[in-house]
Amino acid sequence: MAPDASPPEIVCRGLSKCFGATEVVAPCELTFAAGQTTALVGPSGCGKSTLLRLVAGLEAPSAGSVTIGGAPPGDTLRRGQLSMAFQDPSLLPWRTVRGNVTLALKLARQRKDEARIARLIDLVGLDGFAGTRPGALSGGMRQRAAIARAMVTEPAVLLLDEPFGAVDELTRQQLAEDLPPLWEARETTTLLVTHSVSEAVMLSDRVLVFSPRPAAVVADIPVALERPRRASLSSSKPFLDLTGEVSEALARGMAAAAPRLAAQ
Ligand SMILES: Nc1ncnc2c1ncn2[C@@H]1O[C@H](COP(=O)(O)OP(=O)(O)OP(=O)(O)O)[C@@H](O)[C@H]1O
Repeated sequence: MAPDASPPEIVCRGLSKCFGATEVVAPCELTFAAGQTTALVGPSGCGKSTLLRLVAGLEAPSAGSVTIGGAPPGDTLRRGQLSMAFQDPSLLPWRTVRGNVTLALKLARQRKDEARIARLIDLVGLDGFAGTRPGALSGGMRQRAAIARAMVTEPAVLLLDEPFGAVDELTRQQLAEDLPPLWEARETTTLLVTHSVSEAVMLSDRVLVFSPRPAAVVADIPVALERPRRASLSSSKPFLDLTGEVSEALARGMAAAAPRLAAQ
């Protein structure tokens, strides 16, 4: 994070979103504490990505507001302090991995830091591919390049939408160990959408479980597991208790919505 930026709190007040007649995000009051990592889980199509896009300022709310550090998201974005890595990484095809990562620094008006660029490319396991263009990378490798690009600016706010979707299980585990220490060191306020209950618990300080569309919070579960977290943690009782609690909340949300969904 840039030295002049303290970690910002994200506040959603009366926030909701409809696309035409379809309500996608039900009115919500949410606060994401500065420097915390929150995982958002919920059934497919419930509105998680829409919520993330609202926080990024990429969608306008139908009602209510989002503020980051007390200001509209666009302010943080313009200062180069908000980064995103989405499921479908939009890398520039004519630039190499290194070129794409470097461009993020340039767009955030930060000085080119070769060592930081190389370290991140290495950390996401692409050290041998820094000079490769996206077209010659696998889907999972492109996602990892997008993660490096999102993190190289050391943003105050990091929004990750299923960033490991196409990444193999072993690499996922490695990234789950290697990335959080970076965003903790920078006190980055991080929101992460994932379909994996164990990934949500492994990576976060808090898991928000959403109902089927329109997304409404079913459970707000603190994750008080010690850091750093290693893959071996996933067989411990506290970890399994937490994943059980998240899974139960997901099931509860589905069951509560079943009559409404059946009537649609
Ligand atoms: N720009 C848009 N215009 C119209 N409908 C949209 C738009 N963006 C999203 N939707 C709809 O809003 C709903 C929620 O989509 P969203 O992508 O937020 O869900 P999600 O929970 O992230 O799903 P998944 O987990 O499958 O990625 C879906 O029914 C989707 O079709």
